[in-house]
Amino acid sequence: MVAEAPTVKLSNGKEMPVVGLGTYARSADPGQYSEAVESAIEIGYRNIDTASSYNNEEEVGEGINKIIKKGVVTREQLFVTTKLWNDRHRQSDVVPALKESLAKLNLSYVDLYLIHWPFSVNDKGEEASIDYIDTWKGMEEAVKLGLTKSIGVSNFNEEQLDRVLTESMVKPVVNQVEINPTLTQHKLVDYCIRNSIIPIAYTPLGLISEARPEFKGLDDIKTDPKLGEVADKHGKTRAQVALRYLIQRDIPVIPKSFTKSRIQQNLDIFDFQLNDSEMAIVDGYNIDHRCVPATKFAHFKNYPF
Ligand SMILES: NC(=O)C1=CN([C@@H]2O[C@H](COP(=O)(O)OP(=O)(O)OC[C@H]3O[C@@H](n4cnc5c(N)ncnc54)[C@H](OP(=O)(O)O)[C@@H]3O)[C@@H](O)[C@H]2O)C=CC1
Ligand SMILES: O=C1CO[C@H](CO)[C@@H](O)[C@@H]1O
Repeated sequence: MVAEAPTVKLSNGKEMPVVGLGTYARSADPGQYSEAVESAIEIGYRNIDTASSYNNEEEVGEGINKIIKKGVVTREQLFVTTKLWNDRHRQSDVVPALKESLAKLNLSYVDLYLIHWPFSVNDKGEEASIDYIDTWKGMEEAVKLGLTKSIGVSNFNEEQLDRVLTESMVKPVVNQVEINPTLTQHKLVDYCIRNSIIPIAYTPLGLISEARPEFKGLDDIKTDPKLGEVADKHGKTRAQVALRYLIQRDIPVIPKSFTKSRIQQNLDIFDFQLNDSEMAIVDGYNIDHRCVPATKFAHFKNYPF
């Protein structure tokens, strides 16, 4: 058991724990998602991130419901996020899509529902012409129906956020985007914070993550001694330093792990502080490298990067 993460207040007054468990995996053994969710909550996590496109909502929900039944936490103590996929962007599709997610999760509401990407696709996988402002109206209906406490977006750029802010009634509380030491995203983060949108870091470990051999040959943050020295000084790992760096920039993180010791490690980041020069060392690894470039959508009009 590790101490629970502190929370941040969203612009609508709700509280969100600043560390959550990510649950995306290219493949998983049966039971692996639910076990990770159960372990995480037992360890002290109170924030779980999933998406309809991860095809794991049943298992994630199974883990959540099991641990509630065990009496470890109540539903109200948890913060659960899921996301609307690109093929359900029509305004009238949003509430039905969320109801399907809730049925799979076996929950009556989520805490946060996100538009996963700013572009929409048709059944052939081509870009559809649905404007994300129309999708957003469907998101607002989901709040009114009590199916989600808060709504936000993911992978939106500044221009796209600007439109949602100016053309909507309910404001997005978060923008979930890739941020890590090799993709520091200072400009987008500053924009979000200035506009009371919490930036959430996905793929927060970036190139540090040990399970990404495809990134070999890029600036090797896994072995560079400077980061090793910072980690050793605090008795922490490189991954913990990367997560702590994000937290000190007021950026909540959602690291994914199926490994119990790493799930534990990724929450154990609140008993040390990086000083200014250590923050600058981590920041110095920036090479604007995207682990999730979503290049297959790069020709779309609403591709954000
Ligand atoms: N909105 C969006 O478009 C996106 C959202 N996401 C969300 O963000 C979450 C996190 O991003 P993700 O892409 O998974 O990347 P992460 O940065 O969380 O890295 C995950 C990888 O790092 C490994 N790892 C975890 N902890 C450690 C550690 N302490 N030391 C070394 N390696 C570690 C994991 O391996 P192992 O499991 O074996 O421990 C896993 O392979 C996703 O799971 C998903 O929920 C991600 C991408 C896009
Ligand atoms: O959320 C997500 C999980 O990761 C995938 C691949 O890296 C992304 O495409 C997706 O947006």
